[in-house]
Amino acid sequence: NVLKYYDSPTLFDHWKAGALAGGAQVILSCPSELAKIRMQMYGVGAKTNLRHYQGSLNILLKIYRSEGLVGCYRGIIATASRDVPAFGFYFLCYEASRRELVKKNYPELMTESVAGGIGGVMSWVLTYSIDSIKSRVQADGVGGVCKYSGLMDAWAKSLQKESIFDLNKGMGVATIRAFFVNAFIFPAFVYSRKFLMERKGSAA
Ligand SMILES: NC(=[NH2+])NCCC[C@H](N)C(=O)O
Repeated sequence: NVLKYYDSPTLFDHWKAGALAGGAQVILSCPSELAKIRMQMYGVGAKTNLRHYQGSLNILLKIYRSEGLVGCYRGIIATASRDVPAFGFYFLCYEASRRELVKKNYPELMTESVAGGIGGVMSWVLTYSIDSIKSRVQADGVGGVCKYSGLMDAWAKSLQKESIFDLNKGMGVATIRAFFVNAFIFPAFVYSRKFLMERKGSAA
């Protein structure tokens, strides 16, 4: 909808639209990322063998019961600080690549999927270290001790001990995943939209 305000949106307009969408979806991404991280940490700090495995909704419900809604939104600023730029660059890089591929007259399916893949990869490359810190904030305190007093503290303490390269550990696999996932997401979106628009057109 942001893009509707522009006759010919620039790449930066795409960044703005993406960033706004990225900010809005934090409402969902923050609690779901929290549940994911708590599931991944399942068993950390436990003194006995854990008997049963819990699903993510279960974990979230537990957090809600013990810490309330605020607890479910632990790391919301950290998540927003990742998702606003991440989705800005996601759509900017997708659009920039798409425009280049359209100029070269590549088939539509290939254009959408390669541009989507590039958007996804670039988004992660540019925000991976922010994601690492976000994960640390959301994982903090599991097993007893809290290491960080907040987002800034997590950055400061992490950068004291590690370089920015250390914060990018795991980026290789993440980008390979991102390429393929987003090479499906964008064409799926574009073709679904086309299909729905055509149906709407023929119904009218
Ligand atoms: N946190 C991000 N980098 N988000 C943008 C990429 C979102 C994309 N669907 C992916 O998971 O690859």
